[in-house]
Amino acid sequence: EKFTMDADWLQYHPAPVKPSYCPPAGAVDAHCHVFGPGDQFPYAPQRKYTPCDASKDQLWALREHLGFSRNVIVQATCHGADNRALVDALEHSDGRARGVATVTEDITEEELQALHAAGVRGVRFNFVKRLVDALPFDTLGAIADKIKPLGWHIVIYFESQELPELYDFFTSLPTTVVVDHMGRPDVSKPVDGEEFNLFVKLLTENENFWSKVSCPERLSQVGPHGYDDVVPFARRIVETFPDRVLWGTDWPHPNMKSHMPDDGELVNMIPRIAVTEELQRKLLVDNPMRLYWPEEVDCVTA
Ligand SMILES: O=C(O)/C=C(\C=C(/O)C(=O)O)C(=O)O
Repeated sequence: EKFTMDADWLQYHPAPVKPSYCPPAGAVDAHCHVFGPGDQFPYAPQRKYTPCDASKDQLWALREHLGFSRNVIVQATCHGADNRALVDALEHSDGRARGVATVTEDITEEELQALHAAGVRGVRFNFVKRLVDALPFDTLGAIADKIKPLGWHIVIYFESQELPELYDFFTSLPTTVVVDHMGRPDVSKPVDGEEFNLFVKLLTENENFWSKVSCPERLSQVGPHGYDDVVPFARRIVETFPDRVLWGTDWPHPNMKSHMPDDGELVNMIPRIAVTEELQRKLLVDNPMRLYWPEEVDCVTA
């Protein structure tokens, strides 16, 4: 089947700058995607967008260009619960990539074991209405119970205005839970205001909750240079929860409409949100290694 990307689709940056910031050895891009190729890994019929193809080889090349060592590839909604493109990338990563899949309630033990063997270590629950029709809480709860014995975690993607109604379901989840993009705060509101304080409360009161401090380009309201309005929000999360934060490029940046970020410039933002070498090492190496490659972490230094 031939797929044509949406007419208003913005392609990933063709030539990101070489970052001036040099990530620490072993740095992990903990949120990125592979798309298609559509003629080999068809996009899901129920998808709400059709992206450009974005291959594992391009992702590996970007990783090297940015000075990173490993990737965590997250299943995107355009592929639904068909994880074949993700698994293909994991199986061709020389162990340098782990995955977060999307599964349905009827997934079998055998299918879960195969995903685990490929390098999957979590599932994603998406509540962003423009992306998916979210599954009922009891269905998601059943999936959580199925994946917990594997030691997997749950990645959740939601918009900040939905947090009050989702809060109790989130805190009922029995695994480590990783929030995509800080729960998409409205950065025009105060960084110590009611809305973001609710998100900070979620992580403060629930030690099993982590957050990615990624995607300033999705949150900023001051345009594509510097994303200064996002920095205080990311700094607050990094400095309050230094052992429970992750960072990612979000390449190839699906559904960006206002502009396409330069991945090298996103990397150059890291020292502005993690302002010491220790915080950068936790954000980029220690935390993602503990979550995705625990078998490689020296338990003495954990
Ligand atoms: O890539 C992201 O994390 C953000 C987006 C898309 C998805 O996560 C997805 O389709 O699974 C978005 O905000 O459109």
